[in-house]
Parts: sequence; C-alpha cells; structure tokens
Amino acid sequence: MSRSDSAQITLEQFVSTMSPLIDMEKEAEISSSLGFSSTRNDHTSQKRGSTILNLKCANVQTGLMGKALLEFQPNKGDVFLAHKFSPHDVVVLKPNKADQGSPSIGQGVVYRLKDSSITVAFDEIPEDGLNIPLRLEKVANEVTYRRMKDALIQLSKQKGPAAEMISVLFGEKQPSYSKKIMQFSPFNKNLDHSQRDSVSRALSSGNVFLLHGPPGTGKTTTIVEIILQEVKRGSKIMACAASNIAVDNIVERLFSHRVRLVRLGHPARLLPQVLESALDAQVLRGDNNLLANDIRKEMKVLSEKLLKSKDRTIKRNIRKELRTLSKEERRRHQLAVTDVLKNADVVLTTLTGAASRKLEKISFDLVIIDEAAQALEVACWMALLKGSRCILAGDHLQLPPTIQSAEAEKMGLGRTLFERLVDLYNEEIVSMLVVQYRMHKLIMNWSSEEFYSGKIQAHSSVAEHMLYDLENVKRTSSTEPTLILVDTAGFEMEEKKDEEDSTMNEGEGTIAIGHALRLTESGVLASDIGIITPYSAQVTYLKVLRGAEPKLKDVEISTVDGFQGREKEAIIISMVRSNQKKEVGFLTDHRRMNVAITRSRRQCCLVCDTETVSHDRFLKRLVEYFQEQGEYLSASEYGY
Ligand SMILES: Nc1ncnc2c1ncn2[C@@H]1O[C@H](COP(=O)(O)OP(=O)(O)OP(=O)(O)O)[C@@H](O)[C@H]1O
Repeated sequence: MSRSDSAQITLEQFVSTMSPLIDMEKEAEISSSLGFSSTRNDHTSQKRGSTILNLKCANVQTGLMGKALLEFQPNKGDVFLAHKFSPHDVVVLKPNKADQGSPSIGQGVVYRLKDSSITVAFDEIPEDGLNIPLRLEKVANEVTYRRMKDALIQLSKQKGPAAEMISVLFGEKQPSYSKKIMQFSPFNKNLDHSQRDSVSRALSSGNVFLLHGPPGTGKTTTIVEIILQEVKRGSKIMACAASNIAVDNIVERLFSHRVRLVRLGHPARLLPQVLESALDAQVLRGDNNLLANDIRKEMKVLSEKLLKSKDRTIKRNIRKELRTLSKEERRRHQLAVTDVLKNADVVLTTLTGAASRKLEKISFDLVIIDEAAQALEVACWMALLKGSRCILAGDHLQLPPTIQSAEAEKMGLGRTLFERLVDLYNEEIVSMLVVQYRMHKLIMNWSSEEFYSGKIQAHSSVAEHMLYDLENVKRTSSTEPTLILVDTAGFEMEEKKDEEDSTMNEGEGTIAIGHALRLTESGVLASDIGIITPYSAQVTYLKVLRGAEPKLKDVEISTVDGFQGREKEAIIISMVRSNQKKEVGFLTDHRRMNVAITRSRRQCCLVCDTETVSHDRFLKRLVEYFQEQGEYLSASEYGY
C-alpha cells in the first residue's frame, strides 16, 4: 500500500486488512518474547529470559486494594540472570520442577522488579505450594489482541456513539468545526500562543482534531488544559494513551484541579501516587460496595454452617441461599463500579483498558488519545468507538509503535491513525505546537529544520541554558560545548554482531563511557546523563562498562526507542555503525535520529564513524551540522 492509498483506505479495507495482521503480530509476540511454546526445555526458556527459575518466596504482604504482593528472590546467588521480565507483565507461578504445561499455583502481574527480587501482585494469596523452589513464567497478554479484534467487528458495524466520527476518519464525510474562534479563559495562565491557539481549535472541533506536539513543546500541558475546558462546559471525557505511564502522567497533572476523575487499570500497573484515583479504590469507598461487603460476610457465615451441617435438606437450602447471595453480591459490586464511572467527569485508562467490560454501557462526549502517533490504529479504535468526538495528540515525526512481526509491519499494521489523518486532512484539522521548553537552541535547530519546516522556537528559559549553569557543575572543556561530535573514522573501530545478531561497537562504548566520566568529574550528576544507542547489543555492552565505574551507577542507558518521551540534561549517542560497506541499517529511519537528538536539554554528544554514516545523505547533514555548530573531537582525545 502506498502512503496516499493507505490514507484513503475504506472502512471495509481497513477491517479486512487488519484482522489477519493482528493474528500475525500476536504470534510474533508469543514466539519472540516468550519463546516458550516452541521449546520444552526450562533452561532454554530461562536463557531466552521468559522464565526465572529456582525462586524462593521471601515475603507475602497484602496491599494495593486487597491484592496479595509476593516477593520472590533467587535461591542461588544474589541477582537474577538476564531476563525479559518487566513491570506490568502477566506471569504465572509454578513449582520449579513442574512440567511445562502443568497448572500454575497462581497468575499475577509484576509489580516491582529489582536486580535481586521480583514482586508479583496476585488477586489472592495462593493457598499452598509456596514453601518449595518456584519459577515464574511470562505469559502472552492475549487480552489486547482479543479486544482489538472485537473492536474491528464493532467498527465494521459503524453504529453507536462514534458512527459519524467513523465516517470522517475514513474520509467519507468532511470534518466539521465551528467557524467562530472559541474564546476561553485558561486555567493555566502560562500557556504560550500556540498552546492557546491549539486549545481554542480543539474546543471548536466537531468530530476530530489533531494536536501535533514536536519534542518538548508541552503536549501534555495542552491536553490538560483541553480536558479542563471541556469539563467546564459539561463534557464527559475519556483520556487514554497506549502506555500506563502516559496515562498516569495526565492523572497527576489533573490532581490539583477539582475534577472528578477515575483511573481504570490494574493497581499493580499504576504509579503509587495515582492509586487514590484508581477505580478499585473508589469502588471500595462506595455505598453499594458496603452492601456487597455485608453480603460477603453473610456468605462467610453460611459457608461455615454448610461445612458443619450434616442434614441434606439444610445443606441444600444453604447452597440455594448462597447462590442467591452471590448473585446479589456481584450485582452490588457491578453497581458500585458503574456508580463511580457514571459520576466521573474524566475516565483515564490505557487503550486496552478502554475496551474493558466495565465501560461496556458507558459512552463519552470526547475521547482524547495521547501518544497517538505511537499507538496502532486498531488499538486507538478500542477507545474511539466509545465517543462521538476525538482529539489525538502526538508527533508522527518521532518513532511509531514497535511491531514484532516484520511481515505485519510491511503490510501496514504500524501505520498510525495520527499519520493517516495528517495525510488525509492536513492543516484542516491539525494544529502544531511551536514553542519548546527542553532544548538549547543549537540542539533544537537541527531537528526544527529537518522535520518541522524550521517553525520551532526555543523558549527563552531554555534557549541558551548550558550544562555549567547547573548547580555545582564546573565550566570545563567537557561541559562548555552544547554539541560535541566524537569522530571514530580511521580508528578501526569496526562494528560487530552479538549472539542475537544485534550490532555493537566496543570502541564507541568506551568513548561514550569516557565522556560520561568526564562530565561527572566536572560535577554533572550521573542521573542527569543518558547514553542512548539504536542497538540493543550496544545497550548491553554499555551496561557492562558502566558496571565497572561506580560513579556512573545512575547514568541511564537505553535504546533510542526505549527513551522516547524522556529527557536528560546531557545525552550521549553511540551510533554504532562502522563498516567498509558503509551500511547504516535502521539509522536511515530519520525519525529515530530525531528522537535521539531531541532527548537532550543542555548537551548532546554524538559518537560515530563519520565516514560510514555520511554515506546516508540525511545523516551526512547531521554530521555536518555538528561539525559546524559544535565541538569536533577525534577518538584520540579519548585515549585512542
Ligand atoms: N507554556 C509553558 N510555559 C512554561 N513551561 C511549559 C509550558 N508548556 C510546557 N512547559 C514545560 O515543558 C515541559 C514539557 O511539557 P509537557 O510535559 O507538557 O510536554 P509533553 O508533551 O509531556 O512532552 P513532549 O513535548 O516531549 O511530548 C514541562 O516541563 C512543562 O512544564
């Protein structure tokens, strides 16, 4: 599908194309991240990181609205071997020696993860089996895939609150908006002109509006203002994002305003500071839940009676009564949930959560999706179907969602709704924020010229801020430049492949760590430094090097993709590619470099082989920009 074709896609084409792609993606996720179904060997799956073997249960607590929090530690050694578990993953607990397909002791959600312990939230404390060696297995989260397919079925019916909006989003009807400029009195008096203008246009939009937020331009600040203005005029809103952290970010910013909000989601997936707003917490406080509690108590008494009783007729009657009570308890609980959701002005949830049964009978005047350029279009539909208007916020010039299946990606799964709508309607429904609050102007200018037609301006509070303006940072040759290019060309620092075929570059790793050390010696806090690189093998290698430098413990090391949405005072980028053939692999995805460079607030240090990367015209311009505007150093200055 060409770009313009896919922008013009009909509803029918979209549904029939996406349905098999969702299956492909699901299969790819299961086999890549779990690697479990294809292997019957525990140690292979431990090696692939999908299982953590030989654990002991070190602590059991209740918390998080009645969940059981179990902490596991390795039986042997102090730290876990490398694994692929992350907070929020769904896991099952089994005896260490159990067969692969054997039943689990319990299923839960990873709540906390450290080098030497993992805490999992279970609905209930597993009854027994905790005193033996245990293992945790990651399981595929199939709920999202099922819900996306359900959303496609719903979408194809073109009914419900979103019926008209669907026609607009598939180009069958023109977007509507009010012609008169919507005046409003801002809650946030600091909004800049483009933020105000965007809020005003959002308020006058009839069915769809896109908020284009380049790096650091205050997209979330603007979304929060839109939410407050919409609540003021009586709208019921659902605010979503693909990730939990982005949703919590909005929740936190709404706290200081008197908005009736509820955060839907598993408590183990929410930031501790938003737990009070969680649906579960509010349900616990509701009247219907108090009644449900009384019923639960009554059921407990009856169950004990049932155990003691020998008389068949009495037993039959008790069972009957228990069934009636259990039905009533469920009804009361459901009512308690509905009460909370109905009374809220703003419901906040992930896109997957938007398709939860709890929201089945509830619709919204407005659905807002943050990070929309990083979400699959099918995922967005899980939320969009519940509203009659939508506002999507994002930046299609940064990285799109990660797709596991290369084939599904090729066939269009990764094409986002945000990008499709930009192509379909252009400026008519898009407003771009143009003042940024993160980067020194030299860092910003390259990105602004390459990606945003030179329209971005640096706010005066950041335009000239320097690393040495930070408290306790000395002005040295390392902290003085805003842009640094460390050129490794001619130093024979060839890239190589690791076991999993990811690329790495040891020489670049040493230089990046060397520069981080110089910065800390000048007084920059390690936690203010980030080292990012496109390749996961390089991340692993850099972490090994960091391990040998206690001063750098708090330096964050990540792939570029993993760092999207984040920022640091100083960013060091290791580009990795260095080869005779001058291949630059996926560095050619320009959006990846846009994300990489724009993570830095006061200094950006680029470590690369200029001969290799300059083979790509876009990267050549980047290198030239750094040479002209920054400090050019050769690898020899870092001991080579
Ligand atoms: N009008 C403003 N005046 C002063 N500071 C602002 C303004 N708008 C945003 N900021 C600041 O800019 C930073 C980024 O804003 P915000 O968190 O809203 O953006 P974001 O959309 O989450 O991030 P990004 O733009 O990188 O996607 C924050 O520190 C915020 O306080």
